[in-house]
Amino acid sequence: MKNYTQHYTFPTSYDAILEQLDGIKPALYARTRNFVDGSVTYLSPYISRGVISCRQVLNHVLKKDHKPWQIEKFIQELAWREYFQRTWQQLGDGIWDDIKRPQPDVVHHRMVDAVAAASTSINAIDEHIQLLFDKGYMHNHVRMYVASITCNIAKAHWLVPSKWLYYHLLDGDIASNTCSWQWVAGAFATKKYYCNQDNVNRYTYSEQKDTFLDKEYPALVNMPVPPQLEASSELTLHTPLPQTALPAIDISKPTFIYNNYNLDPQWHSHEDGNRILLLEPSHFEKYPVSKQVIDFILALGKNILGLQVYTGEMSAIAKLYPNSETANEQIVSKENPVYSHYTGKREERDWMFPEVVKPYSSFFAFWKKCAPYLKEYTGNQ
Ligand SMILES: Cc1cc2nc3c(=O)[nH]c(=O)nc-3n(C[C@H](O)[C@H](O)[C@H](O)COP(=O)(O)OP(=O)(O)OC[C@H]3O[C@@H](n4cnc5c(N)ncnc54)[C@H](O)[C@@H]3O)c2cc1C
Repeated sequence: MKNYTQHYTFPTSYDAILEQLDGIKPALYARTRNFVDGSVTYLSPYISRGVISCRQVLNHVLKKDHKPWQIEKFIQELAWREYFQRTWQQLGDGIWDDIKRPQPDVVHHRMVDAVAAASTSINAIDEHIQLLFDKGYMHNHVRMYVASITCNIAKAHWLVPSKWLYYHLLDGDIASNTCSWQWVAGAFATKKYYCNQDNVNRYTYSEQKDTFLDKEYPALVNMPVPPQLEASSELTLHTPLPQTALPAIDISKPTFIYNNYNLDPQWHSHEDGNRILLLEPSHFEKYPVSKQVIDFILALGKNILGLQVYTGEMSAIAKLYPNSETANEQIVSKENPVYSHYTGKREERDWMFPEVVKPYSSFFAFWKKCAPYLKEYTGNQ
C-alpha cells in the first residue's frame, strides 16, 4: 500500500470528522490536488452524506489565517459541488438525460467489462479501481481517467457506468456523479475529456509504456475501441438493506427524517422529537449502493442520538400519525430533489451561496455570480 491510501479509511465518529476539518491545507491543496498523493481533504463522504455541509467547511477555512488567493482554488472546488446540486434542482429527472448535447460517438449503453473487473491493462487505473472496491473512495483525477477510458476510449454511454461508480462510492452523490460523468463524456461540456498514458503516469507516479493510452492526443481521439475494452455487459446491482421493524414514535412530537443524504448530528439536535433514518427500498431499487456504503451510512447514523433505523417507505411513517394533516405538520426533512415525494415540511440545505440560484450555462458563469458574495465573506481583500 502506498502512503496516501492511509487516508482511504474513513472514521465515522462526529468528533473525528470535525478534527479532519483542521487538516485542510488550502494552499498546498491548490498545488497538489491532481496528484494521487496530493493534499486533498477526503471530506466528500461526509459532505455527500450531509454530516457536514460545504458551508461549514467554508466557514472553517475562513476562520483560519489564510490569504484569499490561497483559498480560492479550494473554495472553487466546493462551489463545483454546489453548482451540480443547483443543476439537479433545476433539471430534476432531466439530470438523467444528456444535459447539453447528446454524447458523441456512443457504441453501446452497457458497462465495460474490463473497467468493472479492474482489468483494463492500465496498471495504475486497475489498482485504483481495486481500491474503490476495497475502500469506497477514488481520487478525483482517477475518476476522470476511469470515466474517460469508459466513455471516450471504450465509447460506452455514461449512464450505466455512472451507476456502477455510484454503487461503490462512500461519497456517492447523484448530482456530482451524474454531472461529472456527463462532463467527461462531452454531454455536459462542449468537448470530451481525454487522458493519455503520459498524463496517467505523471499523476499516479507510474511508468507504464506501450499501452492503448500511450499515444499523442489526436491519435487517441481517432482510435477504434481497443480489444481489451470491447466486451460489455448489462449491470445488475443490488442494495443489501437491513431488516427493521416499524419505528415506535410519540405522535405528539415532530419526526425528523434522516436519510443517505442527511445525517447531520446538529440538525434540530436541541429539540425533542422522533428521529428516523429512513431507507426506502424504492429509492435503493432505483439508485443501488453496495454493502460497504450501507454500513457507512448506518455507522454515521450512530452520531445522532435516539435515531431509529427504518427500512420502509415514507408512506408508512406518515400513517403513524392519525391523519394526513398532522403528518404534514409534524414530519420534517431536508430538501433534496430525490426525496421530493416526502410527506411534511422541507427545510433548506445549508448553501454556501444561497443567493445564487438561477440556472447558469456553465460552472464559470455560476462562479462569477458567487464571487461578490465570496468577497464579502473574505472581508473584501
Ligand atoms: C466521474 C466522476 C464522478 C464523481 N462522482 C462523485 C460523487 O458521486 N460524489 C462526490 O461527492 N463527488 C464526485 N465527484 C467529484 C470529486 O471527484 C469528489 O468530490 C472528490 O474527489 C472528493 O474527494 P475529496 O473530498 O478529497 O475532494 P477535495 O479535492 O478535497 O475537494 C473538497 C470538496 O470539494 C468538492 N469537490 C472537489 N472536486 C469536485 C468536483 N470535481 N466536482 C464536485 N465537487 C468537487 C467536494 O465536495 C469535495 O469533498 C466525481 C468526479 C468525477 C470526475
